[in-house]
Amino acid sequence: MAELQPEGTAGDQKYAAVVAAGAETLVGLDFDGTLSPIVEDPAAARIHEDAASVLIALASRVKALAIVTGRPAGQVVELGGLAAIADALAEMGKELYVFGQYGNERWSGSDRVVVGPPPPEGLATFESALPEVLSAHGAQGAYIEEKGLAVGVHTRRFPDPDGLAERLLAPLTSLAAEHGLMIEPGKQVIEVRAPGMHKGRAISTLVDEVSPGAILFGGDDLGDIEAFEAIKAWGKTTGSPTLLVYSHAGPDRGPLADLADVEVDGPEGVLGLLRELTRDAAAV
Ligand SMILES: O=P(O)(O)OC[C@H]1O[C@H](O[C@H]2O[C@H](CO)[C@@H](O)[C@H](O)[C@H]2O)[C@H](O)[C@@H](O)[C@@H]1O
Repeated sequence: MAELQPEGTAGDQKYAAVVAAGAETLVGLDFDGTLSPIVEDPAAARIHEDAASVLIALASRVKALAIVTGRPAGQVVELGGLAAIADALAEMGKELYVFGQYGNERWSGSDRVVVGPPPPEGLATFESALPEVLSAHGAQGAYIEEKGLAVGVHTRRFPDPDGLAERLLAPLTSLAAEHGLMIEPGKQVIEVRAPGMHKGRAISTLVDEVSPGAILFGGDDLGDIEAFEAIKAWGKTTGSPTLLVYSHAGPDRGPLADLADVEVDGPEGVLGLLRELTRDAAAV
């Protein structure tokens, strides 16, 4: 645990309890910033080159793996090479779950089809009105990520991406509300999507289906807060071990850090922790 916190901290104790739960543990992971290093072009993001081998080895020691992401489920299966990982897990009788678009879409190693709702009413009219609002706030030409059920307005390519994202928050919140939608702020992106779903609900669904004895979840951004909160609440209610891992990349520590039990250095750190868990669980 050298990368984490000094020996004997609450984080170490929580890690040890998850190790002891071993084969009953559900491991949930976010994609961007947690398994995939942050890059300027969202379409250029790829899962870390060591992720497949680490996840496959880990699967032999835990109950199930899940990727819970804001990305469309089909896209993350592609960018993550998740079908091949699911194949390897199936050979050991383990399931890979994918929850995309903050829980609105599902895919699994068993089903291999993306199941999700149609685009929300209001998304098309929101998009028609969007360019005028962007121009009015100096964000004309912002990269718009079309996600099917949502759109992402990315500010990473502007000179002051964080400042611009902050200035766009209020006008995009208002415009989204006018069209029955909500915003989901992230790292130099403001996503606009339907209300009613978040990663915490996806976790509750997973818990109902998997009945884990422990949960480890790793995330890096604001969209992971509800997952962290749902897992904390589940741990408190059931008395089961939980470990919340903050994948820290970039100069700032976001609010997720305050909810986390341990903090690691981006996808490299996440994979390092999962390697340790695999090794330590084997010794139990
Ligand atoms: O829930 P996640 O798996 O973390 O996905 C959240 C959003 O991540 C993506 O955007 C972020 O990563 C991009 C690639 O590294 C980066 O360019 C961008 O600035 C980040 O905000 C993705 O584009 C979104 O669709 C996801 O919802």
